[in-house]
Amino acid sequence: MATEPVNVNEFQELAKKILPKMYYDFYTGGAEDQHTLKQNVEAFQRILLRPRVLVDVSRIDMSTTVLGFKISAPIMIAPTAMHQLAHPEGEVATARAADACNTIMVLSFSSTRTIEQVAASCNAVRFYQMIAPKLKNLEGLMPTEVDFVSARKAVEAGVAGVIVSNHGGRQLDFSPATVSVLEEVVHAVGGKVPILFDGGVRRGTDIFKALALGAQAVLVGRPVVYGLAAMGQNGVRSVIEMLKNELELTMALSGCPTLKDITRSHVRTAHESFHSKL
Ligand SMILES: Cc1cc2nc3c(=O)[nH]c(=O)nc-3n(C[C@H](O)[C@H](O)[C@H](O)COP(=O)(O)O)c2cc1C
Repeated sequence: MATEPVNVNEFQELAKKILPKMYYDFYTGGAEDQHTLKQNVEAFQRILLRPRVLVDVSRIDMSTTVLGFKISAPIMIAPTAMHQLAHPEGEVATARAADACNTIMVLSFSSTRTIEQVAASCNAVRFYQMIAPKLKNLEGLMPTEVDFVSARKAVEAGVAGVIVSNHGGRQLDFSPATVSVLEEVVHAVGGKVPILFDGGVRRGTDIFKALALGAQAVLVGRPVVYGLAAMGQNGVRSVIEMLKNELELTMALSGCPTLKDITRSHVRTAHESFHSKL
């Protein structure tokens, strides 16, 4: 690997070299046999892209609005605990990098207060304050246990939005990979609230696939922590910028100048590939 990482996975290699093993294992690991953890990444690799030609892609617009908050690309930062183990500036550095990239860091409740104290004007806090009045329960943005029944319940309970998530494979091992159930959640929610997605996003193509299956934006967990561990605020910024650049390229090569142009027909799932061979 060159000294400067050129993709998100190379930040993981750097973080592995820098962090004490115990901390690295804490961030990287998943529940039990880590089946779900691995599947979150591998399920993306089974989805193929179907590019379109003869489309003017000289200008690519990746901007979107999530729950009233305008961001430059559909890439947000997931709540992952204890950033100070990765870097002395911890979550504050992450929040500042989010601001610099014009995106949102979604706060876990434990980190809300820390960030409010030190970086009160950052997007993370503004986003939290913006969605807080909409909340009927404390989760607000409810991580659904990758299941459409839970998603329906969450919407009935009045959540502001749903995050299709299995907590990065850290809770129930052998729960399905998030991207493999995204579409069923999208159908169950039926457009009533925005759907966000996380789990295994490591490439711009992954983001494109999640959007094609109905997510409004994705959240990125571990890669941000690896960026933070490797290079502090600049590392987080690089991780987000790399994903943005990769998404931009994917959109251009797929014939999608805006996010609205990314449709279900731009992807072929493993299931569809199997049926096409019958
Ligand atoms: C070290 C670590 C700590 C986490 N802590 C929280 C948390 O406090 N609250 C929460 O909602 N999710 C938490 N998560 C889950 C993330 O928000 C997110 O769902 C997951 O990291 C996304 O998968 P990815 O790491 O493959 O991007 C944590 C994840 C990791 C890796």
